[in-house]
Order: sequence, then C-alpha cells, then structure tokens
Amino acid sequence: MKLPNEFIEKYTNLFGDEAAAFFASLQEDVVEKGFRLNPLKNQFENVSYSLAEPVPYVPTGYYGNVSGKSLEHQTGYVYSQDLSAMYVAEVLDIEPGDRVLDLCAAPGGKSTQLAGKLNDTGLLVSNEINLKRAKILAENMERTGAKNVVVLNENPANLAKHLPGYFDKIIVDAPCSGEGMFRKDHNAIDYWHQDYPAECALRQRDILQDAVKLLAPGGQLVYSTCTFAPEEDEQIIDWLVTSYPDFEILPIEKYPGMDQGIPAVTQDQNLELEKTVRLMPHHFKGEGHYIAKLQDTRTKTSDVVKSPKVKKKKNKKQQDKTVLSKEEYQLWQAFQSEVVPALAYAQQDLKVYGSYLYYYSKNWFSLDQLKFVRPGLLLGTFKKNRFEPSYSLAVALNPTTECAKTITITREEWATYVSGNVINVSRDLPNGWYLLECEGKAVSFTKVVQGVAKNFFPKGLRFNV
Ligand SMILES: C[S@@+](CC[C@H](N)C(=O)[O-])C[C@H]1O[C@@H](n2cnc3c(N)ncnc32)[C@H](O)[C@@H]1O
Repeated sequence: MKLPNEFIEKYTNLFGDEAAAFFASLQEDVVEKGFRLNPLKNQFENVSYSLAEPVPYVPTGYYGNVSGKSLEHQTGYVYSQDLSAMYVAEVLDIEPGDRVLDLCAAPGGKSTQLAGKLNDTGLLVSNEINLKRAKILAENMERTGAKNVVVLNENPANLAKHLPGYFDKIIVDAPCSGEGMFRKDHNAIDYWHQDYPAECALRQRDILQDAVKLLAPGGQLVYSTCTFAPEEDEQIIDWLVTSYPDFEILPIEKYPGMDQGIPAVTQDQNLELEKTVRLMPHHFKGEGHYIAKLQDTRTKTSDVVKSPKVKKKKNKKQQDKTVLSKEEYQLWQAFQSEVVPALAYAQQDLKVYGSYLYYYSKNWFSLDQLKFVRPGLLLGTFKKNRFEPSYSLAVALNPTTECAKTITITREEWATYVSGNVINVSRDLPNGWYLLECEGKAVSFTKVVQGVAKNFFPKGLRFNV
C-alpha cells in the first residue's frame, strides 16, 4: 500500500518518534476481528462461536470472526464489528427509556449496539442520509429484533427542524476522511488529498450544529470519526465547546492500548481534550478511531416541554391514513391472539402504511414530515382478507415467551429453509402460521399446509450455507 507523501509528512511531524511504528501498522494485512453478542436475544450457551476471549472494554464484545452465513448472524445473535468501532456506542451513558438518535447510522454498527443497550425501552432513531445505505441499515436493525427502532432517511438539518430538543442521547459517527480505514479499504487512499480533512471538517461542523439543536437540555453527545486527522478530531471538539459553552467534555475511560486526545493540535492547547480517546493501530487491536463524549450542562426539562408540537387535524379530508380499519384490526387480533398472545398492542400503537402494519407507539413523534425507511416494527401485511406476518416480527420474537405456535428445526433444516426451500413437518400438525426456531433462535414464520412448512424467508435475504 502506497501512502501519499503529504500524509507521511503530516504524521511524521505529528507523531515524531512513533511515526515509523504508526506507518508500519497501516501496512499490516492481517487485522484481528471482533464481534458483539446481542443482549436482546437469550440463551447464549447455544452460540457456536467461541466466547473464550472477551473484549475488556465492551461487556458484549469478543475477539473472533463471525460468518454472515451462520445461524447466529441470520437470527441477530451476533454482529461482526471492528474492535475499535465497538467502543463508540459503549461510552454513551444509555439509561432505560432514553430517546436516542444515531444521526449518521448506516450500516448500523453503533445502532445495533444502542438497540441492545436500550433493551426495548425508550426509542432509537437510526438516521442515514443516503437512501441506499439507509435500506442496508434497516436490514441490520431488523435482525437485532428490537421493537423500538425507527429508521429515517433524512438530512440532519430537516431532522433538527422537526425534532428540536427531542433526544436525550445522540451519536454523531461522522462522515470523515477515513484515514483509519486505509488498511481495511485501500480505495480510501484514492479519495485522500491534503485538503480533504479540512473539507470534511466543514461538513462535520454542519452536522454537529444540527445535532446540538436535536439534543434535549442536559443531554449527552458522542462524536466519533475513523480518521487520525486533528482537523476532524480534537479541532472539531475544541470548536464545539468554544461555540457552545454549555457543552463540556466528559472523560472516557482509557483501557490498555488506548491513547488520549492531543491538546497540542488546537490553537488554545485545550487540555480538556485529553479526556477524549484516540485508538491508534500501532497501540490498539482495531482500526483508527477518535471518540469524544460531551455533556450539555443545561438543566434537564420535562418530557412535556420537549415534545414537539403536533398540529391538530383540521377536517375529515386530512384524517390520518395510517389508522387501521375495523377489518384490519380484527385480522391482526385474530393472528395475534392465536400466534403471538404476548404482543397485545393497543390499537393507537398500530399504524398502516399501504397494506403494511407497523407497531409505532403513540408516544413517539409524528412521522408526517419525515422520510422514513422503517416506521417502527413491521408486523406484517394485509392481503385480501388475511394477515401475513413479517420476517421482522419473526426475528423480534423470543420463541419461548412470546410465541404460542413454534416448530423446532435442526441446523440442516435451517440451511434448507434459508436457501428458499420448504421443510417437511408432521402431517398431524394443524395448518396455519408457526414460528420456526432453531436451537432457541427465531428464524422465520412459516405457513404449514398439510405437513409442508412453506417458505416465507424473504427472497432478498436467501443464501446457501
Ligand atoms: C462513518 S459512517 C457511519 C457508520 C455507522 N455509524 C456504523 O457504525 O455503521 C458515516 C455516515 O454518514 C453519512 N453521511 C454522509 N454525509 C452526511 C451528511 N451530510 N449528514 C449526515 N450523514 C452523512 C454517510 O452516508 C455514512 O453512512
């Protein structure tokens, strides 16, 4: 890998004696991998990956490589994540019931972790400006099985216009010059030029200005990048606390191999920046990252004050099209009482978009003016006088406690099913909807018709093991 000359010059000046070790680490081909367990799932004794090497700084993190074609991945038990990246969401102090925003969320590394930390309380809004990436994000969030996640496809300015002061906690994992990704993605070097970090910094300031507007007084903000560039790291945080004096930098615990931020790269030599973290590949097993944690010191206001105003409906024509018809509600209830009795959602917490039925709590914000990819948990589809449960609902279920009709399948049968084939089951089994579970993990819904479990695994997700 050929590093640009200006890059070498810049970091030789900045890192001095350490520069040679730093450049050498960027040339390493074999980089240790990591993964996280999803706390929304249960029975981890059935996970076939070794949990012998836990990561010391993330309770759900482990060293090791997981396959995207494994049962554990398909059912959302594990998420493959860089060993540095998994420290970002870890440092945000999530409390049950928090409203959390991941502003630059695709493909979902931080968001999947945040969903686990919220444990189905509060609300997680995972936002991604790029539609294609937002769809990938939604797929990754689906696999977590979280019931309280909304995926938006908004620009931060529009979000700030509609939801000012709405969120208790925000992560800005900013688009950056990606220097920390050079060894993982050699193409990142092609985009790099001397002025690139400064250009990225302008965009990061814009995004942070909106993030500040979105944060509730007394809220917490975590900012991260995967670059070594001081322009996008310490200098951005220095700019933030200078521009917004209500914000103060909180200390982040430094585990072995983690470095502190470098005050010397800022004009005012702001020593507070030592509280931030640099993850450097010559010191730490993981790609290059920078993390800062900020506290808004304004007094917290009550939920009543911070909820955005919802405009009252003016006339009948403007009636909410997302309200279920009586027939739709009856179809859902018939399915729900028979198959998922634990999910007795109130009618006000259900919404329809076209023929799709979603769980979306009445306590969450109005989606009217926002572009969304996932307006809550997709429960299923209404099709000519019947209700068909979704894959999203299947993977969100605990087969033991939340589903009354399950069929246990073997790993071989699982492999058959995810490749798009049917499975033969007992002919004595009554026809109808069942949840397929393998080793306690919810795989998919199936419809049994005379001893055959029909394939309802989404076409776009099918794979051969
Ligand atoms: C570093 S990546 C996020 C990675 C993600 N947080 C994760 O852990 O998987 C930055 C994201 O910011 C998005 N982005 C680009 N320009 C943006 C902008 N102006 N405002 C908000 N997000 C932007 C990119 O599309 C990209 O998905």
